[in-house]
Amino acid sequence: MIRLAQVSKTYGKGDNAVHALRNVSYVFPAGTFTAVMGPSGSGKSTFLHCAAGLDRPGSGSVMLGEVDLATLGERRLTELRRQRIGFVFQAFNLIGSLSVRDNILLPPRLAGTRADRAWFDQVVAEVGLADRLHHRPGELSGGQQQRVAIARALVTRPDVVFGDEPTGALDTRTGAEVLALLRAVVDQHRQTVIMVTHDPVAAAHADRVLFLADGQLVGHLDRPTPAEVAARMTHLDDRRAARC
Ligand SMILES: Nc1ncnc2c1ncn2[C@@H]1O[C@H](COP(=O)(O)OP(=O)(O)OP(=O)(O)O)[C@@H](O)[C@H]1O
Repeated sequence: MIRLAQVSKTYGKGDNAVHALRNVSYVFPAGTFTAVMGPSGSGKSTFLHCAAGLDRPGSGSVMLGEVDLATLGERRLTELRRQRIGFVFQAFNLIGSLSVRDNILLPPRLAGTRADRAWFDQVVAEVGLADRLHHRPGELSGGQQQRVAIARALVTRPDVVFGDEPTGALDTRTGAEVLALLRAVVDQHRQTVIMVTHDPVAAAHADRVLFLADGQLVGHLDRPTPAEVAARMTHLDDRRAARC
């Protein structure tokens, strides 16, 4: 479980201050799939980075289970991220000179731990990469590369997997496959997935869609259709346009 309490984050000072997050509180229950949406500049990346311990809030607290991330120094925070959090980025972020196998095994290697062999085999089979382990990322399609990134995110059995536009670089069909895989990870392994996306179709794979506007949580939809998500986004964009 991840709990954000009264999280605020301001960039810059004085007249240049940008309040990227304003008193955001939210609890992500374990074993759920959450999408985060909002207009450009509404604070989605800042929210994701604070929740994932990649960035520190200006005020408020982020708890991962019983651990308050604010109490950790940089080294302990890095260790915790390596062991308990998985990341999937839009740009895959694989290492081109390493094989698929070595890319997937990078997090435990960096953490100085050994991957559980049976779990590694299971994850590789589930993402459909068993016959690609000795290839380099450059020899794979975009969808296959993202599946490598998902396997890498899962190999340490993290508490939570964060996705930053994980289908942003993929075509519709390949993106749908990757989303189905994330959905299966939640349903079969009770994994927690939190994903920022601009795409209502992607968001509709989640159990809940959170909406951010001007650094605040302004609502949510449970198990929505893509049309319902798109309608809510249009409403938020209209509201912003009306204020400008
Ligand atoms: N390092 C930074 N320095 C100054 N301002 C920043 C910084 N990072 C983000 N901001 C500002 O904070 C606000 C929220 O940014 P954030 O990237 O979290 O929004 P977002 O919803 O992810 O946007 P997008 O959908 O365009 O990626 C924006 O106004 C942005 O310009």
